[in-house]
Amino acid sequence: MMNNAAVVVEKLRVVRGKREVLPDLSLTVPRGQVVGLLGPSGGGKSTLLRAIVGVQIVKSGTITVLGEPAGSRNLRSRVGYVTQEPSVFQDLTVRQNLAYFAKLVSAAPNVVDEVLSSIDLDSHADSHVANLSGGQRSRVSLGAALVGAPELLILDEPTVGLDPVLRRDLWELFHRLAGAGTTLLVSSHVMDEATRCHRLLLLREGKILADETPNGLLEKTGATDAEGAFLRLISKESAK
Ligand SMILES: Nc1ncnc2c1ncn2[C@@H]1O[C@H](COP(=O)(O)OP(=O)(O)OP(=O)(O)O)[C@@H](O)[C@H]1O
Repeated sequence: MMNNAAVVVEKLRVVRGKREVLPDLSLTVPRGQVVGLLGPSGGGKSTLLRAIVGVQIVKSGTITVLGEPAGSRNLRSRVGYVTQEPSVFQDLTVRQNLAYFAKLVSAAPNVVDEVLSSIDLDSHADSHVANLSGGQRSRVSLGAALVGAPELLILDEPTVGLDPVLRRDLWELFHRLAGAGTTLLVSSHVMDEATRCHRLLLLREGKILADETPNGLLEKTGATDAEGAFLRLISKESAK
């Protein structure tokens, strides 16, 4: 079963500065699913994603990604990571950026046009990134990760600052990618995005409060929405 997982985290401990951000975390991300990593700001979501990508110093524990230790050289082209910081060139056009990243991973030339339409920026293909809106810019960063057709996509708050229509479109894109076999691990602090995931991981103060399907979470807590479920889990946790 573990072999079939995209990510297996076992007893992960991460300390940043003096703070024990992740004291002892274990979890599994199944392949081909959209898994939401949800929880309040500062709970450790970005730290966990960084550890999975292999750019976070960890104290102890193991992380296996697509069958290899996190951060392995072999994983570079197999894992796409999109952070909250813009990671594309401001002084190049959208198309030039995608072409550059496509060349880095030796992707076929037609990939650029495919990705332009996936991220819905065909009409801005020749605009400089510096002249785009925040939401458009973050979609270019996503596009830069998509040109390599990674097996695992790690997205840190990809929908921040997007209007509801764009958010819906982006979630549709995530599901199309998952339908084609890509695994997506998507962080968000917007609880209503929970219902759009196959599975949810609720992370608070470095601990997993729930690892469930959206329906399973509602059944387990008796709440009517993800936000309510989360609040019930928190009060149960603090009553312990
Ligand atoms: N460079 C750093 N040095 C020391 N502590 C840090 C550093 N970066 C983050 N932290 C701490 O680690 C904890 C977890 O931060 P992290 O960014 O993982 O949370 P998050 O759940 O992604 O939050 P957000 O939703 O606000 O991005 C926080 O308490 C934060 O203060």
